[in-house]
Amino acid sequence: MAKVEVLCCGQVPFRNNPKTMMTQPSKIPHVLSVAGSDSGAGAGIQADLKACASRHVYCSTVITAVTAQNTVGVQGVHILHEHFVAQQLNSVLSDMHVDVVKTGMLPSLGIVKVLCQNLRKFPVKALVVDPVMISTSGDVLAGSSVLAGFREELLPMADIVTPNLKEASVLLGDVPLKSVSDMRAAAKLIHDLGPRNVLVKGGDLPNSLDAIDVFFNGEEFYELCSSRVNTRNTHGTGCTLASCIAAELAKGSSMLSAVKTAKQFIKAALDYSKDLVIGNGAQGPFDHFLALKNVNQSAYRQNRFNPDTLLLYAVTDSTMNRKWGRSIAEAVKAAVEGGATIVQLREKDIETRDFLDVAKVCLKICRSHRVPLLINDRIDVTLACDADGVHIGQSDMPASLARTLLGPEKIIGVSCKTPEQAEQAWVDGADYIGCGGVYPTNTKANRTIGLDGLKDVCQVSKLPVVAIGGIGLSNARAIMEIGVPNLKGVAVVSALFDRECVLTETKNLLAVIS
Ligand SMILES: Nc1ncnc2c1ncn2[C@@H]1O[C@H](COP(=O)(O)OP(=O)(O)O)[C@@H](O)[C@H]1O
Ligand SMILES: Cc1ncc(COP(=O)(O)O)c(N)n1
Ligand SMILES: [Mg+2]
Repeated sequence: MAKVEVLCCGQVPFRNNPKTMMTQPSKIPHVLSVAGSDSGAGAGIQADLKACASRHVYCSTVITAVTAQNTVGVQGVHILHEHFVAQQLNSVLSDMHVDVVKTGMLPSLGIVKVLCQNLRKFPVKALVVDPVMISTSGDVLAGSSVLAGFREELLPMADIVTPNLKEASVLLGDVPLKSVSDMRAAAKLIHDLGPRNVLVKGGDLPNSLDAIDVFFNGEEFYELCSSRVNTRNTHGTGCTLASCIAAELAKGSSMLSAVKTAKQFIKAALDYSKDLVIGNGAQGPFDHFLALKNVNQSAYRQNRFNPDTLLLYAVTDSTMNRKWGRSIAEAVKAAVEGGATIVQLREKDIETRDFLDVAKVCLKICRSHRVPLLINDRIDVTLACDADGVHIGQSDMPASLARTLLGPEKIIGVSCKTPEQAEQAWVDGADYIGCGGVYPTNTKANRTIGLDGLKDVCQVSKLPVVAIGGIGLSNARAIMEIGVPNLKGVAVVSALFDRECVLTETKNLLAVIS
């Protein structure tokens, strides 16, 4: 019997107590966003949800207004009745544990007042106020009637307030703000209104090469500076920044570090999505999930694996290519130009850094021909160069772990000799199996399974199969004709690369099997 250690609180450890294990609560940091809906989903509630999700924080929402909005501007605003905003606040705050409240568009004085009442009734760890009044497009989202509520009630409760230049100016009675020193002066004056910290955002500061925000905590000023990303996609930066600050505070960060993290996040998100085109207006939304820098990235690929690409599967071998005086990249180029439908880089005696460099070059070549590139064995190289997937053998990383590491999008192939291995590959989440060696080869000295062995595996495999081992011009046709529908193609090494002209060999082989 395993020794059971009694914890100081008198409970047995989880491992030995399935009941405790099942009922142990898991807590996730929680931000409540009180804001308006943006139908274009670049700003407002939609930006807040995306920002919190990408920071791994739960976000509940109290909607204050519904806007008809796009990248051109705001075409309409429907303000919700303050009673209904109060009802939403009560629903969330009376039931859920909220760590931080973040406010955006608060379009009426009544809404500001019910919010303040609820904050007094349900105190939270921190209050982040983004005093949304004018959108980036210049449209008014909250009129001057809310100013009194901001100044007298909400700001004194805020842990941080994050006005942009126009909002800072309005809060201070329309003082002009044209420089960083104006921003510092404004931060100090806004601090006098009662919030514990102020961040005056300089996204719209004219003639500034950098995006500079001024942070003031009542004692010290910090100029937070990042290079300005050259993009039209800045719609929703303010909402996202405030949500991100709230998310970091909910996780337990200090204020300054939450603000710094949020600023870095904005910079990265803008950088990643600077070329994104959504809508025809002047201010586009950006991507909160930092996935768009390279539009070829797997997350945005459609039809990530088409089994028909297994038809002519070229597997590289540097010894052979060296023998014929060509680089791996030259060999891959010739193979894809000759019609190879998928390529696997199988480089056993190569330094990691060199492998990565070669993989990057080959990836470019393959992408330009819309041919997937897989890496043999090396999950790390696959991830580092964002190749399309990996091919693993029975003694490499288990396919189930490879799937966990690579995520759902990457292609995973597994070498299988037997029906049991084929079944396991399917259970583990592989996309295809490589079955062989069908015939004896120079590249592997293993037991061969012959055409009958290949058939046996194909008949039970739930995954598409590519045959491998000793396949070339003389026998490829016979393999393709064994009459099992999930045999999708042949994988070849020597028949392409241990030849003088890879291009010609590939073309000839393709003609035989298609
Ligand atoms: N082009 C840009 N490059 C980098 N950071 C930016 C850019 N535009 C805005 N920011 C940053 O985004 C955040 C939001 O600022 P801002 O656009 O001024 O607020 P708002 O969206 O409320 O008008 C700030 O941290 C600002 O410095
Ligand atoms: C519903 C709603 N809330 C806030 C903003 C401000 O965002 P931005 O200043 O980036 O236009 C907006 N445009 N719409
Ligand atoms: Mg902005």
